[in-house]
Amino acid sequence: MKYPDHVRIIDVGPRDGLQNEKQPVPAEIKVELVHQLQAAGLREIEVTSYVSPKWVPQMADNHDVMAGITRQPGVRYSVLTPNLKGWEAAVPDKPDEIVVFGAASEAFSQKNINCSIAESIERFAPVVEAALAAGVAVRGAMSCTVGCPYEGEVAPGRVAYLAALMKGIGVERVDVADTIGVGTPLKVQRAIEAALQHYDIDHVSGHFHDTYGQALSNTLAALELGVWNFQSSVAGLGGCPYAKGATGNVATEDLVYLLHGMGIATGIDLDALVDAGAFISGHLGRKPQSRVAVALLNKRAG
Ligand SMILES: CC(C)(COP(=O)([O-])OP(=O)([O-])OC[C@H]1O[C@@H](n2cnc3c(N)ncnc32)[C@H](O)[C@@H]1OP(=O)([O-])[O-])[C@@H](O)C(=O)NCCC(=O)NCCSC(=O)C[C@@](C)(O)CC(=O)[O-]
Repeated sequence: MKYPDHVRIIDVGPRDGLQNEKQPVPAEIKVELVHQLQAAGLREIEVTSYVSPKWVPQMADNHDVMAGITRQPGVRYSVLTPNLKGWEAAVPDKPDEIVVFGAASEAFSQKNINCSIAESIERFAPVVEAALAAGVAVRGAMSCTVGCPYEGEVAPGRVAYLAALMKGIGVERVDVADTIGVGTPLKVQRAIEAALQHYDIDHVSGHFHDTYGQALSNTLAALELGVWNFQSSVAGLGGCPYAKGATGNVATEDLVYLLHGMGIATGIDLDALVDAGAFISGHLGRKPQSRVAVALLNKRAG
């Protein structure tokens, strides 16, 4: 089996990871987390979202967080923008990339962004057009590509349908997200292959939540298809407010350990990453949800 020789990781911890935290996390803590992630070698960080503060109160400090970051050359800072209002709010904060986020399941689209899949594409189209015209990169997150908390199993054809719509409005690359972490390797491969009907391998990423402990297996399955872009969350932070019971993304520490163990380069310093995870977990008053981080922290403690 030939695996990619390097992988690009987007750490989504500051956004996906923290959006569902019940306790308010101060903007300066989020900023420090971004700083620690970039110091650890992350070159793509999903920082925040420009969504309704009534829907996701934790992201209401988007301007403060973006303004607080000391940008490092070569790092891409991305933000979620579901509609023109979100895009217009994000523009002064100069994101490098915006993310429109749709779902392969109709029910999840309604619960998450209050509109059908077709309506979501109508909302995204002017956002994508404006971003591309402004020289801002555009990614499309595709939620529930394997399973949906409301509809159950999601057929690969639904993923292909959404990917085609994303491509049609100019979205440059897409994330195949297993939002509730129900996927297993072969199902995840079918979802990725569906996205690959419309995007090439360099423009499809894997975004796996670890609810059922399958995320690393699913990562390996994606690597076997040649996928080399992944999203993960430092310390395994996370969960989606509209996917009850879903736990965090695969922990970046676990992903990096897997990849380095396979001889796949990431550019990330695992020790510094563990420090970043310990920092945010300490703030939240719990241990990192990363087996690798806990093992390495125990080893350090002797
Ligand atoms: C999308 C909307 C806004 C539509 O919500 P809506 O109610 O359909 O929108 P609306 O246009 O009718 O506006 C209603 C109110 O929201 C305001 N509003 C409207 N747009 C914005 C905006 N951009 N920023 C701030 N405020 C906004 C608007 O001004 C108005 O305020 P009011 O008059 O009631 O005071 C809403 O449904 C929403 O905010 N949903 C939250 C979605 C979200 O953030 N979900 C979590 C992220 S997705 C995810 O985690 C999955 C992912 C990406 O990680 C991948 C995976 O694992 O699956």
